[in-house]
Amino acid sequence: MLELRHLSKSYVPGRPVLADVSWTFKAGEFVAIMGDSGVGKSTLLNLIAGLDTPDATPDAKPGASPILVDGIAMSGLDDDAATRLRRSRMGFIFQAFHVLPHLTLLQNVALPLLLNGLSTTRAAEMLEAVGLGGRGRDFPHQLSGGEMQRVAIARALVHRPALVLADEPTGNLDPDTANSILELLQREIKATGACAIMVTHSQLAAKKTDKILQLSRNGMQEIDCVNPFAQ
Ligand SMILES: Nc1ncnc2c1ncn2[C@@H]1O[C@H](COP(=O)(O)OP(=O)(O)OP(=O)(O)O)[C@@H](O)[C@H]1O
Repeated sequence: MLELRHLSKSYVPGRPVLADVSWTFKAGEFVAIMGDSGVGKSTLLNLIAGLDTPDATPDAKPGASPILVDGIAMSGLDDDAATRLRRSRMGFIFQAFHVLPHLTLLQNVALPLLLNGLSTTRAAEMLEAVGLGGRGRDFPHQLSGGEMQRVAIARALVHRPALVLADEPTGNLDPDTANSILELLQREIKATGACAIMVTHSQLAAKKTDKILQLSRNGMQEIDCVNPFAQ
């Protein structure tokens, strides 16, 4: 579903944040990415989302791309094509893609459907699925942090994206709310069959996933369980 091939990223020449990261993510997998602060987790998500560009791979064959989404080479896309791919095949639960304050909850959730030229019927169903069925006409400022994340999840999944990217989706929530948000995310991901990649520092969040990957200066590797002594 998503392939990373020798992916590298440097903001300062000669000082890579990510160096030669390769991994294959499969459809239907819910994966956590953990790792020390500053190791490049958000950078990795931004690269996958096409919001930032990877370094050119030395010795790469012409047309080779370090990121393939459903077999499509991200580096071969112009801005418009990358936007279309992002809009149709990806869902985001990022701080930067926050719920829009001037739209109602229903309008917020319907947005990805409208942008993809799809019927908006599923927006109300998704709000219902995240436990906000009767709140479609409310505005975001009337919600708690946990409710806002529910809306963000509904919006991220409403158009049945193949790939869901989440950056600390429970970062600011209390443990009980975080737990219910994670269960919701887990359930909805399984229901849509998406591949979901969640960056998190939270052991609780990581334990809800199928697989935990540890990103470090040495690259990415799967770990069996979260280090109980880690922060
Ligand atoms: N736009 C940018 N320009 C320059 N340096 C950047 C930029 N974005 C990130 N960095 C640097 O890249 C490194 C990795 O940052 P990133 O945010 O990806 O780390 P992270 O693993 O997500 O950290 P955290 O867990 O603290 O959120 C950091 O040293 C950061 O300062």
